[in-house]
Amino acid sequence: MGHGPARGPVVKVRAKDSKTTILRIWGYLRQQRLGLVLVLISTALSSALSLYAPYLLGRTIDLNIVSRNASGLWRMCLLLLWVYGSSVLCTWIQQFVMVGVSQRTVQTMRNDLFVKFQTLPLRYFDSRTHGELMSKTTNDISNVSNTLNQSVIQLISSVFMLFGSVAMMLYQSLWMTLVTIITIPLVTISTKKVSSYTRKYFSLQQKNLGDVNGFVEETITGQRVVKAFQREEKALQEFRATNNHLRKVGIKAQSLSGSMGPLMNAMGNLNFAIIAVAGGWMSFHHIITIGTIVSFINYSRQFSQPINQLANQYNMVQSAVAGAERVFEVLDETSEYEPDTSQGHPVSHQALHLLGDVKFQDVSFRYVEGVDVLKDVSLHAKPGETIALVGPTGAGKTTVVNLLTRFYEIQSGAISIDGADIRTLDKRALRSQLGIVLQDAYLFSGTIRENIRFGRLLATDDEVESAAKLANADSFIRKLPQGYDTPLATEGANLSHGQRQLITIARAILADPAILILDEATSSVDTRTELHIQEAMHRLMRGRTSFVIAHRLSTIQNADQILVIQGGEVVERGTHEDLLEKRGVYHDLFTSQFIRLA
Ligand SMILES: Nc1ncnc2c1ncn2[C@@H]1O[C@H](COP(=O)(O)OP(=O)(O)OP(=O)(O)O)[C@@H](O)[C@H]1O
Repeated sequence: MGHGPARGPVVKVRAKDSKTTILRIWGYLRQQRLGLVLVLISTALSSALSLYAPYLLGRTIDLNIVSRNASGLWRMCLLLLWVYGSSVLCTWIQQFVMVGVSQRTVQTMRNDLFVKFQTLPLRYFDSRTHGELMSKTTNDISNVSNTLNQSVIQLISSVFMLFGSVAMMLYQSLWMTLVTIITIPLVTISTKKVSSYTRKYFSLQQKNLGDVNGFVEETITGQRVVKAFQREEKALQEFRATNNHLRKVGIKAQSLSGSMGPLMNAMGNLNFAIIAVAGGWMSFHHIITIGTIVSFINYSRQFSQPINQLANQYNMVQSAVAGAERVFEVLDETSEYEPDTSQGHPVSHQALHLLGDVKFQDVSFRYVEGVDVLKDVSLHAKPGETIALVGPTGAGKTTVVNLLTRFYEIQSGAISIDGADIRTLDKRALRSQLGIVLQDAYLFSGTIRENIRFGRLLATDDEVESAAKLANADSFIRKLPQGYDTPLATEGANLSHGQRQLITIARAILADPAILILDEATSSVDTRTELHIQEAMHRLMRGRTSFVIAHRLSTIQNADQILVIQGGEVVERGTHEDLLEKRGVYHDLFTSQFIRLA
């Protein structure tokens, strides 16, 4: 097995349309105006206090230390303590409020995204990997949340600090201001150089991390296959190589970004030295005081920090905007129906009570342009009839039922139920009348009771249990240590294949649909379970129009009509006896394949 496409947090650093995306993020943020105003006020206050402190320090040195005024010194020290203390408090408030703002914002985004996923047509999921969609709900959204948490405050405070420190420096000395900012171009150029390299390696690191994640996900999901084919060693080798790549790139990225700190320190010290020498000279010539030198040393730090931060934050914001853009792309997809915003309460749709008279008239369909999957398929199922669909693999049997459920829309012809074109029916109302039991019985994590109740959410415990009885599932469920409240592992892995089938049958019985779609399991179960399943299926089918993708002889023999599908066309139709007599495709299929099931 190869390790398919990277499924991890592959960061596309640039957004396509940053402006629109930022405006949309703003749309979410705006819902929390009060929090944002609080953040703005506390950031402004903490910046103002931080800007005032160095000035106060300079004044303390000049008025109290140089002039040896001890009593004034104490007062100034207390004032300084108050200024620093209040600035810390404001910073804490701004962080605290912003965490709430950003978490609420991404909660709403995550919610919108999940609601959207529920309303997107199946076609959307066909062309995307699970990893890609997962990455949107996890990586992309956490990227937005981190950026909102850190960058928004830092951006605001950097702007305040930058302009504030220049103003405070100019207020004290024009010449010293010029001396302080003289090293800035040097700092900016070197940071830019280093960070352009760092970004490249960080991007590579993200991509490699995606490879590692994708590989691990695939190997864990495919554990059975890996073990069955004894590919553990091969998987390990591939993993080692991918992991190795990640280490190499990781070391480069981390050590480059690690060198940024010392470099900045060196620049800062150079700046201090220049200020000290130039300040000392000016103080010697009585142009400025010693206190001013001290306050400039502080301002130089407050001034250069925001410049570096602005550059860093810009990159972070860029990658978050790109993440948000990917989320918005999903939100802009066309839904099958309007999202259910009722927050978990069942929504009433136009009620539909069908008899189950189903007609296909010259239905043609293709999943992708140019490849016809169904060609002019016509059929008529009267209420209560069983239609068996048989044919070789890939013939189009599943596609017939995919169209009836409107998982996909037909391109030509018409499908009607009780005389009404299904395109005119509300999709959810239509699906509420269709019961589906699929071959790969899908169970959710949760208890057995919850899984059966999935068929009708408002069913009582008694109704759930009588559905299970009809489905022949009750006796095995009761033998489990926790009975109906037994929790199921992922996809019901702690049940046998046959047991999973019985639970999905119970689910369909509870839903009580007018029309049934059954995809019979091909995998063999023991004879007793087989009999149980057959009996349950027959009870389920009684009185309902049933479409069965048939693999079992019993279903086929009892079916009112058998449709033999080959290459997307109905090549033969009739009852079992009719078709055997005909000695055509069905006869061949039956004698070669199905006879073994008898
Ligand atoms: N989502 C899809 N996108 C593109 N092509 C698809 C899709 N689903 C099915 N197909 C193609 O349509 C054709 C019919 O598939 P379908 O699943 O209806 O066959 P089937 O008769 O049910 O086969 P099987 O018995 O193996 O389940 C196949 O060639 C398949 O490759």
